[in-house]
Formats: sequence, C-alpha cells, structure tokens
Amino acid sequence: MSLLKIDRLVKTYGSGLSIKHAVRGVSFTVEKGEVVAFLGPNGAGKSTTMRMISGFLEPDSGDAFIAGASICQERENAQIALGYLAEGAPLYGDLTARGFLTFLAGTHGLSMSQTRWALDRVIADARIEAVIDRSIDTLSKGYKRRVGLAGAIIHDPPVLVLDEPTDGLDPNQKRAVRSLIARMSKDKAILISTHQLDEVQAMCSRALVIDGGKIVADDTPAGLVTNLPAKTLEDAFTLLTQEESIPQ
Ligand SMILES: Nc1ncnc2c1ncn2[C@@H]1O[C@H](COP(=O)(O)OP(=O)(O)OP(=O)(O)O)[C@@H](O)[C@H]1O
Repeated sequence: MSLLKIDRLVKTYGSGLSIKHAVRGVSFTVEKGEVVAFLGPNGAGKSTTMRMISGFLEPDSGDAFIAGASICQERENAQIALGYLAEGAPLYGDLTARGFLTFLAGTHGLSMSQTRWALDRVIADARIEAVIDRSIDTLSKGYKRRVGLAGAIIHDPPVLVLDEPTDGLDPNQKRAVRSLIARMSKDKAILISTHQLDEVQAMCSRALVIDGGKIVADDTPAGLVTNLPAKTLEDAFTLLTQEESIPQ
C-alpha cells in the first residue's frame, strides 16, 4: 500500500464567467522512503491540491488516502497519519510556540507524558529552543515557519505534506530543515512544494510537475532533465510549464 495515494482530485473555484479550474483530476502516489517535490508555476494548483489532501479544503470530486485512510470518508484516521505544513505562518499567533505545540499534541490525542516527549523531540528537530516561550506573532518569518514545521511533526506521522517548508528561511536554516527532512525520510512518505529547484536536486528522489491544474511530468530530477531533453532542471521546468498558470 502506498502511504500517500491521490486519486483524481478536482477543485473548481467560483462559477459562471469567473470559474477557475484550479485542480483538474490530479492522481499520484508517494511511497515510504520517498521525498517527492511538487513543482509548478504560481497558480498551478499546488497549494489547492495540498489543502485537499490535508482535509482543509473539500474536493469537488476525487479523494486522498493517507496510510490507507480516506480524507473524505475517514477524516480523523487520515489526519492522525498526516503532518501538514500550510503556506504562511501558523494559526493562533497569540499563543506561545509551546502553547501552540501542546494544543496540537492534544488534538492528536497524545497523553501528557507523550506530549512532553514529543515537545522535546520537535523543539530539538526544528531548533526552536530559543523562542519556545514567545508568542508566535512576535517571531521572525523563519522561526514562524519552523514552529509550523514542529507542529506538522509533533505526532510523528508517517506522511508529511509540506507547502514551501523553507520559504522565508535564511541559508543556514534552510540547510537545517533539509537535513531534518533527509533524517525523517527513511520511515515516511514526504511531499514538498517548493520554487527552489536547487532544493529539489539536493533532497528529492522524485519530482511531480503541475501546470494549469494537471500533472505534466513525474520523474526523478535527473530524469526530468535528460528525458526532455534539457540542460538543467530550470530549463526542464520552463519547457514543461507556462510562465504563470491562468486556469480557465
Ligand atoms: N480561495 C480561492 N478562490 C478563488 N480562486 C482561488 C482560491 N485559491 C486559489 N485560487 C486559484 O486557484 C489556482 C491555483 O492556486 P494555488 O494557490 O493552488 O496555486 P499554487 O500552485 O499553490 O501557487 P503558488 O506557487 O503561487 O503558491 C490559481 O488560479 C488561484 O488564483
């Protein structure tokens, strides 16, 4: 069984003349041990797909199965198996980082002692010791991102869906997050959206390219380049996608 299976997800926003076909029947799987990049130009449908996988957005049709559980039919089981990092800063900005992480641990059903262990683990993994008792609103963009990442892994789920995890991080922080993802990858299925193609080459075993709401390539980063053919991953990206995706 694939740890993450996406089955013909469709999402349309609006109606009539203002209708936007954001995601048009996206299917793929991610296996245990894989780190898969989710690439595409602005507006291609990456965040919409990830929000549907996480259960934050209801699909028009299709489904996502997380460790075998349907996000549409068995939402609670599916969400226990999933760590999701949304775009931007974590919600509940008035909470301290510790309060936010303790709250999330509670929503996943961790006991008090499990929560203490989990907090120690994610504080070290995300390197947030220095800010753990500060309110999230007062943190830098990079620390907010790392608190969000700590929240995604607090219950040590087998599947991670991370929407631009290194966005806003300085080069040192980026390196730390990449090595954390590499450390976690052995036992998990990980899907990462990013605009940073050097990151894809450094840490992803496979890359999915989405454009105009449809998957247009699924290959290893090296395969994307050689099979087109292109000179670099950036060239391959340009060949596969439009400048900015405007779904009709
Ligand atoms: N709430 C919404 N209402 C209407 N249209 C939306 C909404 N959210 C997204 N869209 C549209 O759906 C399409 C896909 O957007 P989405 O945010 O999924 O793209 P993306 O690939 O994540 O882009 P980016 O790289 O800029 O984050 C875009 O045309 C976007 O304008």
